[in-house]
Amino acid sequence: MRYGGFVALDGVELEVVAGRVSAVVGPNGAGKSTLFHCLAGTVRPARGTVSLGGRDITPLSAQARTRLGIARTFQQSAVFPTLTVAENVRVGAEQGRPWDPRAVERTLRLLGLDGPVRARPATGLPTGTLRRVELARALAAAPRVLLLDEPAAGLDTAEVTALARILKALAADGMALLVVEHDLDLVAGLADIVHVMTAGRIVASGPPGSVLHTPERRSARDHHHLPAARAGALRPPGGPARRHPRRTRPRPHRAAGPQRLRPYDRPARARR
Ligand SMILES: Nc1ncnc2c1ncn2[C@@H]1O[C@H](COP(=O)(O)OP(=O)(O)OP(=O)(O)O)[C@@H](O)[C@H]1O
Repeated sequence: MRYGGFVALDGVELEVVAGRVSAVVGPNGAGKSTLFHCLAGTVRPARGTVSLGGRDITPLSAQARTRLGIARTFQQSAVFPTLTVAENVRVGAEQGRPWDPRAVERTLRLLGLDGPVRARPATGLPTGTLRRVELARALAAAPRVLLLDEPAAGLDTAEVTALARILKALAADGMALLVVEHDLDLVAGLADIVHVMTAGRIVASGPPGSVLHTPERRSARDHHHLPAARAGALRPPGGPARRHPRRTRPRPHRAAGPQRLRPYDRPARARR
């Protein structure tokens, strides 16, 4: 993928597997968002292929890809500010495949947005609630593949924990998730496979327990422009206390099952 003469992605190859959480980490400017744009269809790579379930979807528009089951959230919240929470989620459902009238209620419930907040306009809602609205809008489209660009940005520890639980449940239910995230605590506890990107290339891939201890990871840390608390997530075991416990070993593959998909545990602060 090039922007003019600048090569933003070079020889990137990865597979996003159903029932698994894949993560992409790397320093600012590594090309993570550009990769998302290529997968979602908002930019067209100069060369290469994006395929979904074996079908080449490279020529398809972003809208066509959404209908085929690819949904995404954005780094900067992209909800419609004047629409209510429920209306925002309805927009997502209408873009999905195929239109399911129950999807709105189901998704509002899943994300803990089925209380009075559903009738409030999105504008002015706290960041944590907006993030849930955005996730609900993506999920209402009943995606097979969910691309999440920094889903934990602006969330507090309790909200990150609740988010991690729901993302794991979605994967256990058979969805393919790809997460770009700077919070390496979250990545370590959530991802089945981590890809480390630097300067437009994937330089390491593997389970978090191995990849997040490589020299590339240290390099990613050194180049991250992270607040100190988040950069602390990269300290080796035995370092100062973390915000929440980190998983250091690869997890076994989880059995899929819809019973794992329980509604969002709303942190007290987010129950508005
Ligand atoms: N529209 C654009 N035109 C020109 N260059 C761009 C454009 N978008 C991104 N770039 C450049 O492409 C490179 C990759 O950017 P990208 O936003 O994909 O990185 P990133 O890994 O997502 O960074 P961040 O973590 O800061 O979001 C950067 O050098 C960036 O300056």
